[in-house]
Amino acid sequence: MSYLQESATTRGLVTISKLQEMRQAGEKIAVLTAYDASFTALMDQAGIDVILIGDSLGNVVQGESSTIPVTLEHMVYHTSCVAKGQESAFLIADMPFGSYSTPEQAMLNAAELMRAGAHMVKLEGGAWLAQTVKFLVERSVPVSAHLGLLPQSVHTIGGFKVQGKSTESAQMLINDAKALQEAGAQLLVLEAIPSELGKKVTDAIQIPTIGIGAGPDCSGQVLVMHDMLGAFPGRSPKFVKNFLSGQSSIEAAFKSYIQEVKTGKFPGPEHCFKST
Ligand SMILES: Nc1nc(=O)c2c([nH]1)NC[C@@H]1CN(c3ccc(C(=O)N[C@@H](CCC(=O)O)C(=O)O)cc3)CN21
Ligand SMILES: CC(C)C(=O)C(=O)O
Ligand SMILES: [Mg+2]
Repeated sequence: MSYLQESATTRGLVTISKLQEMRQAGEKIAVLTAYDASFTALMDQAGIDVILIGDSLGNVVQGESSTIPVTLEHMVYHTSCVAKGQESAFLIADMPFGSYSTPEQAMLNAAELMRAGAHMVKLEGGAWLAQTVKFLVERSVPVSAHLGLLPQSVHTIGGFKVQGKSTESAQMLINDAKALQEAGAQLLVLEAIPSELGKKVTDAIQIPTIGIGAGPDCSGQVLVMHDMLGAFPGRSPKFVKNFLSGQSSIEAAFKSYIQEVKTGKFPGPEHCFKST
Protein backbone atom coordinates (compact mmCIF):
# COMPACT_ATOMS: atom_id res chain seq x y z
CA MET A 1 0.00 0.00 0.00
CA SER A 2 1.36 3.41 -0.86
CA TYR A 3 1.41 6.18 1.70
CA LEU A 4 -1.40 7.86 -0.26
CA GLN A 5 -3.76 4.88 -0.12
CA GLU A 6 -3.19 4.24 3.55
CA SER A 7 -5.69 6.03 5.76
CA ALA A 8 -4.53 7.75 8.90
CA THR A 9 -6.53 5.37 11.07
CA THR A 10 -4.78 2.32 9.65
CA ARG A 11 -1.24 3.65 9.31
CA GLY A 12 -0.42 3.22 12.99
CA LEU A 13 1.99 5.22 15.11
CA VAL A 14 5.09 6.65 13.49
CA THR A 15 8.05 5.73 15.70
CA ILE A 16 11.75 6.53 15.63
CA SER A 17 12.43 3.00 14.34
CA LYS A 18 9.96 3.61 11.48
CA LEU A 19 11.86 6.81 10.60
CA GLN A 20 15.17 4.91 10.66
CA GLU A 21 13.64 2.25 8.37
CA MET A 22 12.38 4.96 6.01
CA ARG A 23 15.86 6.42 5.77
CA GLN A 24 17.29 2.98 4.96
CA ALA A 25 14.57 2.29 2.37
CA GLY A 26 15.05 5.72 0.79
CA GLU A 27 11.48 6.83 1.57
CA LYS A 28 11.56 10.57 2.19
CA ILE A 29 10.29 11.78 5.59
CA ALA A 30 7.71 14.62 5.44
CA VAL A 31 7.78 17.00 8.41
CA LEU A 32 5.80 20.18 9.18
CA THR A 33 5.60 22.40 12.22
CA ALA A 34 2.32 22.79 14.14
CA TYR A 35 1.36 24.65 17.26
CA ASP A 36 -2.30 23.75 17.88
CA ALA A 37 -4.68 20.79 17.87
CA SER A 38 -6.71 21.67 14.75
CA PHE A 39 -3.87 22.03 12.24
CA THR A 40 -2.19 19.01 13.84
CA ALA A 41 -5.27 16.85 13.19
CA LEU A 42 -5.48 18.02 9.56
CA MET A 43 -1.84 17.35 8.74
CA ASP A 44 -1.81 14.07 10.67
CA GLN A 45 -4.84 12.84 8.68
CA ALA A 46 -3.14 14.03 5.48
CA GLY A 47 -0.33 11.58 6.30
CA ILE A 48 2.49 13.73 7.68
CA ASP A 49 5.23 11.57 9.24
CA VAL A 50 6.56 13.96 11.87
CA ILE A 51 5.20 17.14 13.49
CA LEU A 52 7.62 19.62 15.02
CA ILE A 53 6.38 21.92 17.75
CA GLY A 54 8.94 24.52 16.72
CA ASP A 55 10.13 27.48 18.72
CA SER A 56 9.37 29.26 15.42
CA LEU A 57 6.06 29.82 17.22
CA GLY A 58 7.88 32.89 18.54
CA ASN A 59 7.78 34.29 14.99
CA VAL A 60 4.54 32.90 13.58
CA VAL A 61 2.29 32.82 16.67
CA GLN A 62 3.71 35.46 19.00
CA GLY A 63 4.86 38.03 16.44
CA GLU A 64 8.42 38.19 17.76
CA SER A 65 11.34 38.80 15.40
CA SER A 66 13.31 35.82 16.71
CA THR A 67 12.88 32.62 18.74
CA ILE A 68 14.85 34.02 21.70
CA PRO A 69 11.82 35.23 23.76
CA VAL A 70 10.12 31.78 23.68
CA THR A 71 9.96 30.13 27.11
CA LEU A 72 9.66 26.53 28.27
CA GLU A 73 6.14 27.34 29.50
CA HIS A 74 5.16 28.42 25.97
CA MET A 75 6.65 25.23 24.48
CA VAL A 76 4.89 23.01 27.03
CA TYR A 77 1.55 24.70 26.34
CA HIS A 78 1.78 24.31 22.54
CA THR A 79 3.11 20.76 22.85
CA SER A 80 0.04 19.81 24.90
CA CYS A 81 -2.23 21.45 22.27
CA VAL A 82 -0.54 19.51 19.45
CA ALA A 83 -0.67 16.25 21.42
CA LYS A 84 -4.48 16.61 21.57
CA GLY A 85 -4.73 16.66 17.75
CA GLN A 86 -2.15 13.91 17.13
CA GLU A 87 -3.17 10.47 15.93
CA SER A 88 -0.20 8.85 14.17
CA ALA A 89 2.55 11.39 13.62
CA PHE A 90 5.80 11.41 15.62
CA LEU A 91 5.99 14.57 17.79
CA ILE A 92 9.20 16.53 18.32
CA ALA A 93 9.30 19.57 20.62
CA ASP A 94 11.99 22.25 20.42
CA MET A 95 13.82 23.04 23.63
CA PRO A 96 13.76 26.86 23.81
CA PHE A 97 16.70 29.26 24.19
CA GLY A 98 18.51 28.88 27.52
CA SER A 99 16.65 25.72 28.58
CA TYR A 100 19.54 23.28 28.00
CA SER A 101 22.61 25.09 29.34
CA THR A 102 23.60 22.13 31.55
CA PRO A 103 22.71 18.42 31.29
CA GLU A 104 20.69 18.55 34.52
CA GLN A 105 18.72 21.64 33.46
CA ALA A 106 18.11 20.07 30.06
CA MET A 107 16.78 16.86 31.64
CA LEU A 108 14.30 18.64 33.94
CA ASN A 109 13.02 20.77 31.05
CA ALA A 110 12.93 17.89 28.54
CA ALA A 111 10.88 15.87 31.03
CA GLU A 112 8.25 18.64 31.06
CA LEU A 113 8.01 18.52 27.26
CA MET A 114 7.76 14.71 27.31
CA ARG A 115 5.00 14.89 29.94
CA ALA A 116 3.16 17.36 27.67
CA GLY A 117 3.20 14.74 24.90
CA ALA A 118 6.48 15.08 22.97
CA HIS A 119 8.11 11.88 21.69
CA MET A 120 11.50 13.56 21.21
CA VAL A 121 13.11 16.91 21.99
CA LYS A 122 15.33 19.00 19.70
CA LEU A 123 18.36 21.10 20.71
CA GLU A 124 20.37 23.55 18.61
CA GLY A 125 24.14 23.15 18.65
CA GLY A 126 27.30 21.25 17.78
CA ALA A 127 29.73 18.92 19.51
CA TRP A 128 29.62 21.03 22.68
CA LEU A 129 26.13 19.55 23.25
CA ALA A 130 27.28 15.91 23.05
CA GLN A 131 27.42 15.47 26.84
CA THR A 132 23.89 16.86 27.20
CA VAL A 133 22.57 14.61 24.43
CA LYS A 134 24.14 11.56 26.11
CA PHE A 135 22.71 12.60 29.50
CA LEU A 136 19.17 12.86 28.06
CA VAL A 137 19.32 9.65 26.01
CA GLU A 138 20.60 7.68 29.02
CA ARG A 139 17.52 8.94 30.88
CA SER A 140 15.14 7.83 28.08
CA VAL A 141 14.62 11.18 26.35
CA PRO A 142 15.02 10.74 22.56
CA VAL A 143 16.97 13.63 21.05
CA SER A 144 17.11 15.37 17.68
CA ALA A 145 20.16 17.50 16.97
CA HIS A 146 19.98 20.70 14.86
CA LEU A 147 22.98 22.03 12.88
CA GLY A 148 23.63 24.73 10.28
CA LEU A 149 21.73 27.97 10.80
CA LEU A 150 20.81 28.00 14.49
CA PRO A 151 18.08 30.63 14.96
CA GLN A 152 18.68 30.75 18.74
CA SER A 153 22.24 31.95 17.93
CA VAL A 154 21.04 34.83 15.73
CA HIS A 155 22.75 37.44 17.90
CA THR A 156 26.12 35.62 18.00
CA ILE A 157 25.97 34.97 14.24
CA GLY A 158 24.76 38.51 13.47
CA GLY A 159 21.71 37.56 11.40
CA PHE A 160 20.04 34.64 9.64
CA LYS A 161 22.83 33.54 7.30
CA VAL A 162 23.55 30.40 5.28
CA GLN A 163 26.12 28.26 7.15
CA GLY A 164 28.87 25.82 6.08
CA LYS A 165 29.94 27.67 2.94
CA SER A 166 33.70 27.47 3.61
CA THR A 167 35.64 24.20 3.50
CA GLU A 168 36.55 24.59 7.18
CA SER A 169 33.02 25.31 8.44
CA ALA A 170 31.66 22.46 6.29
CA GLN A 171 34.15 20.00 7.79
CA MET A 172 33.33 21.25 11.31
CA LEU A 173 29.64 20.67 10.66
CA ILE A 174 30.31 17.09 9.49
CA ASN A 175 32.39 16.48 12.65
CA ASP A 176 29.57 17.92 14.81
CA ALA A 177 27.03 15.61 13.14
CA LYS A 178 29.20 12.56 13.84
CA ALA A 179 29.78 13.61 17.47
CA LEU A 180 26.05 14.14 18.09
CA GLN A 181 25.16 10.78 16.50
CA GLU A 182 27.85 9.15 18.64
CA ALA A 183 26.32 10.81 21.73
CA GLY A 184 22.97 9.18 20.93
CA ALA A 185 21.03 11.68 18.80
CA GLN A 186 18.55 9.73 16.65
CA LEU A 187 17.63 12.50 14.19
CA LEU A 188 19.38 15.58 12.78
CA VAL A 189 17.79 18.77 11.44
CA LEU A 190 19.98 20.66 8.93
CA GLU A 191 19.06 24.29 8.31
CA ALA A 192 20.24 26.67 5.57
CA ILE A 193 23.40 24.98 4.29
CA PRO A 194 24.59 24.30 0.71
CA SER A 195 22.93 21.25 -0.89
CA GLU A 196 26.34 19.62 -1.40
CA LEU A 197 26.96 19.77 2.35
CA GLY A 198 23.46 18.43 3.10
CA LYS A 199 24.35 15.37 1.04
CA LYS A 200 27.83 14.99 2.59
CA VAL A 201 26.45 15.11 6.14
CA THR A 202 23.66 12.65 5.30
CA ASP A 203 26.21 10.25 3.76
CA ALA A 204 28.55 10.61 6.77
CA ILE A 205 25.99 9.42 9.35
CA GLN A 206 23.37 6.69 9.71
CA ILE A 207 20.53 8.58 11.44
CA PRO A 208 17.87 10.36 9.32
CA THR A 209 18.57 13.99 8.35
CA ILE A 210 15.69 16.47 7.97
CA GLY A 211 16.52 19.49 5.85
CA ILE A 212 15.17 23.03 5.67
CA GLY A 213 17.15 24.78 2.97
CA ALA A 214 19.68 21.91 3.05
CA GLY A 215 19.09 20.39 -0.38
CA PRO A 216 17.21 17.41 -1.83
CA ASP A 217 19.52 14.68 -0.52
CA CYS A 218 18.46 14.82 3.14
CA SER A 219 16.35 11.89 4.41
CA GLY A 220 13.39 14.26 4.77
CA GLN A 221 12.23 17.88 4.62
CA VAL A 222 10.64 20.30 7.08
CA LEU A 223 8.88 23.65 6.61
CA VAL A 224 7.18 26.03 9.00
CA MET A 225 3.42 25.53 8.46
CA HIS A 226 2.57 29.22 8.15
CA ASP A 227 5.26 29.62 5.47
CA MET A 228 4.02 26.72 3.31
CA LEU A 229 0.44 28.02 3.55
CA GLY A 230 1.50 31.55 2.62
CA ALA A 231 0.15 32.64 6.01
CA PHE A 232 3.25 34.39 7.28
CA PRO A 233 3.45 38.10 6.42
CA GLY A 234 6.70 39.50 5.11
CA ARG A 235 9.61 38.16 3.14
CA SER A 236 10.09 34.39 3.15
CA PRO A 237 13.43 32.57 3.20
CA LYS A 238 14.55 31.08 -0.14
CA PHE A 239 13.69 27.52 0.94
CA VAL A 240 9.95 28.30 1.35
CA LYS A 241 7.34 27.17 -1.18
CA ASN A 242 3.65 28.06 -1.01
CA PHE A 243 1.70 24.78 -1.26
CA LEU A 244 -1.73 26.37 -0.83
CA SER A 245 -1.63 28.26 -4.12
CA GLY A 246 -3.35 26.09 -6.71
CA GLN A 247 -5.08 24.00 -4.03
CA SER A 248 -8.66 24.47 -2.85
CA SER A 249 -8.15 23.62 0.82
CA ILE A 250 -5.58 23.45 3.58
CA GLU A 251 -5.89 19.65 3.66
CA ALA A 252 -5.06 19.55 -0.06
CA ALA A 253 -2.04 21.82 0.55
CA PHE A 254 -0.75 19.43 3.25
CA LYS A 255 -1.27 16.44 0.91
CA SER A 256 0.52 18.26 -1.92
CA TYR A 257 3.50 19.01 0.36
CA ILE A 258 3.70 15.40 1.52
CA GLN A 259 3.52 14.13 -2.07
CA GLU A 260 6.19 16.55 -3.33
CA VAL A 261 8.54 15.59 -0.50
CA LYS A 262 7.93 11.85 -1.04
CA THR A 263 8.50 12.08 -4.81
CA GLY A 264 11.50 14.39 -4.47
CA LYS A 265 9.80 17.20 -6.42
CA PHE A 266 10.35 19.49 -3.41
CA PRO A 267 12.84 21.03 -2.82
CA GLY A 268 13.71 22.23 -6.30
CA PRO A 269 16.95 24.06 -7.16
CA GLU A 270 15.19 27.40 -6.53
CA HIS A 271 14.72 26.43 -2.85
CA CYS A 272 18.35 25.44 -2.31
CA PHE A 273 21.66 27.15 -1.48
CA LYS A 274 24.93 26.66 -3.38
CA SER A 275 28.45 26.59 -1.92
CA THR A 276 29.65 29.74 -3.67
N1 LIG B 1 8.31 31.80 9.64
C1 LIG B 1 9.47 31.23 9.94
N2 LIG B 1 10.04 30.38 9.07
C2 LIG B 1 11.23 29.78 9.35
O1 LIG B 1 11.71 28.99 8.51
C3 LIG B 1 11.86 30.07 10.59
C4 LIG B 1 11.22 30.96 11.48
N3 LIG B 1 10.04 31.52 11.14
N4 LIG B 1 11.76 31.26 12.69
C5 LIG B 1 12.89 30.52 13.15
C6 LIG B 1 13.78 30.20 12.07
C7 LIG B 1 14.47 31.40 11.44
N5 LIG B 1 14.70 30.94 10.11
C8 LIG B 1 15.25 31.68 9.07
C9 LIG B 1 15.04 33.02 8.98
C10 LIG B 1 15.55 33.77 7.94
C11 LIG B 1 16.29 33.16 6.95
C12 LIG B 1 16.82 33.96 5.81
O2 LIG B 1 16.55 35.13 5.69
N6 LIG B 1 17.58 33.38 4.91
C13 LIG B 1 18.10 34.03 3.73
C14 LIG B 1 19.53 33.61 3.51
C15 LIG B 1 20.50 34.69 3.85
C16 LIG B 1 21.86 34.36 3.26
O3 LIG B 1 21.93 34.26 2.02
O4 LIG B 1 22.85 34.21 4.00
C17 LIG B 1 17.30 33.58 2.51
O5 LIG B 1 17.33 34.30 1.51
O6 LIG B 1 16.67 32.52 2.56
C18 LIG B 1 16.51 31.79 7.03
C19 LIG B 1 15.98 31.05 8.08
C20 LIG B 1 14.13 29.63 9.91
N7 LIG B 1 13.11 29.56 10.94
C1 LIG C 1 12.54 25.52 11.30
C2 LIG C 1 12.47 24.33 12.21
C3 LIG C 1 13.53 23.33 11.92
C4 LIG C 1 12.49 24.76 13.64
O1 LIG C 1 13.40 24.54 14.40
C5 LIG C 1 11.33 25.53 14.12
O2 LIG C 1 10.28 25.55 13.45
O3 LIG C 1 11.45 26.12 15.20
MG1 LIG D 1 13.31 25.74 16.14
